[in-house]
Amino acid sequence: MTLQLASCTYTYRRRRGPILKDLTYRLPSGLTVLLGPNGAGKSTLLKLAASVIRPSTGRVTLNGLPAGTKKFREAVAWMPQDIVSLPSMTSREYVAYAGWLKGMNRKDAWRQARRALDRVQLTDKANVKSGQLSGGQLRRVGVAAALVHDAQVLLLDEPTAGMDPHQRRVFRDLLAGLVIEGVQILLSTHDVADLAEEAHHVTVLNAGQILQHGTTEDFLALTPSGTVQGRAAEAAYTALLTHHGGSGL
Ligand SMILES: Nc1ncnc2c1ncn2[C@@H]1O[C@H](COP(=O)(O)OP(=O)(O)OP(=O)(O)O)[C@@H](O)[C@H]1O
Repeated sequence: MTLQLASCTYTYRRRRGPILKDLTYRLPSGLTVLLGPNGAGKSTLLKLAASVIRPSTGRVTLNGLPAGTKKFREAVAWMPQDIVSLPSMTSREYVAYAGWLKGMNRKDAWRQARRALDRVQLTDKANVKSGQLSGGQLRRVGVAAALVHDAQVLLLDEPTAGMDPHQRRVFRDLLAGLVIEGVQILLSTHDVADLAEEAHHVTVLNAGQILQHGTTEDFLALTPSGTVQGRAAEAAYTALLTHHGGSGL
């Protein structure tokens, strides 16, 4: 799958300047981590890639198909930063509802919801009301909702925010399993140390422009010499932003 943004500019209404400026980006295979300071435009990039918003100028395509088409929407799933909580729905109802919103019929949505919950290892929570889940479990339900229609590209906006270390581990294993199944993932995070080292690619956005995009090895090569072991990703990120006048961590 080739998800591509070509020369995309995006300006929010009632804002003077564009948030993303003439941005060209092609999502690599595997897991890509999207880093950048607050307000860099990460969520905006993910929303554009998900076809939730349209670029002011430029094009978003998947294998050459324009964003917004049925095929595009079936193949690409987006999980927003703030998952809508529907507390009175069970996890399975929640996921099935997401499938139905994506155009599946009720029967398929209901059947696929169980499969999606299996994939995120929440089978035992299928009949639990989503309002009774922990934040981390709710995010996994969010991923199941994104997977219910067998999306091949997953766009996750800060999915690990607020997770405890164990939930993070479970979540990382989940993502690794999806990558093995061939799902392409773009994930924004502020947890540089937590994820950058197991991603295949790292993209760093600053002030609406791509500062760095390449393999994780390319990214870690930016680590200043003398960095304490285990702090390489954080140090590389800080060095990159400091060099470009960004606001850092
Ligand atoms: N609906 C909106 N209307 C106007 N401005 C917006 C809107 N949404 C976001 N912005 C602005 O666009 C800029 C980029 O926001 P965005 O959410 O894409 O950044 P981000 O990198 O995801 O930030 P964070 O790490 O804080 O989540 C910010 O300055 C933000 O205030």
